[in-house]
Amino acid sequence: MSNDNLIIAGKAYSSRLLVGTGKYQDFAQTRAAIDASGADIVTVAIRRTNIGQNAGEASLLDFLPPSEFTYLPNTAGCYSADDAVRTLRLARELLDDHRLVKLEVLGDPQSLYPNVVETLAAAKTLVKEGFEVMVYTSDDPIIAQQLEDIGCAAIMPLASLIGSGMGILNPWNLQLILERVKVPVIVDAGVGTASDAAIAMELGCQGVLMNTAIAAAQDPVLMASAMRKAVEAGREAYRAGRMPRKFYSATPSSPTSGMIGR
Ligand SMILES: CC(=O)[C@@H](O)[C@H](O)COP(=O)(O)O
Repeated sequence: MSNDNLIIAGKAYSSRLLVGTGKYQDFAQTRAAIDASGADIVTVAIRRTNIGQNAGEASLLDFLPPSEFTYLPNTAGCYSADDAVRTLRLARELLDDHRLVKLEVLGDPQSLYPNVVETLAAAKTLVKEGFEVMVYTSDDPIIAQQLEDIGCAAIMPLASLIGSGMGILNPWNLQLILERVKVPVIVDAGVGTASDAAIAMELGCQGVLMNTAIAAAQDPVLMASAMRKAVEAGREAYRAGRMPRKFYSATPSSPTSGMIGR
């Protein structure tokens, strides 16, 4: 592990790329792409993925053993706080008292935009019940702050709508969230290609969560590898500190002063 780990709820992860496990051709392709991504944390849609609740069917657990990956059960497909809380209680039972979860409460099936009122209500209940809640939300800095105040372990604002691949629509709002929130800020949803992930990291986000950009690429394994590098490059660029932007440069890139013979 490097000395620049992602810390969530007191645990260190070497990869800052978090990936979903849905939308692949089959579990074998899921595994190959996730290996190429280098991700430590993988999300699992509890209502859509067999993790042992459907006996006799292929289980994700066989392809991505929880001994190798940190599972992040999520509430994809939930439209109310009650539904989301129920789903994560089920995940806790299925996964041996697992506490680290991704909360997402959606507003409508067309946009999949987060319903922040229901999200806040669910977050309150889950935190009280001892869950470590990584929460998908809008890019509203005030809501992000409220979710942190409730006790969420990470704030995960969207870049753009889930599955849209539109990239970061409002970098300024992400900046406002980053200024206010102390827990990790992880961009979740809407990443389309590697440069989107690099921009999120260059802004100072602590990680990026994505699914469709990898699973819907023509070559998911190659895209997963590209995303891994983009997240690493973006993080290094952030840590290095970019040069200031100048409309004109008064200094040439190859100064001649000080050269031998001048
Ligand atoms: C994997 C997961 O948790 C999704 O709900 C997430 O929001 C991903 O969005 P994209 O598919 O747009 O990357």
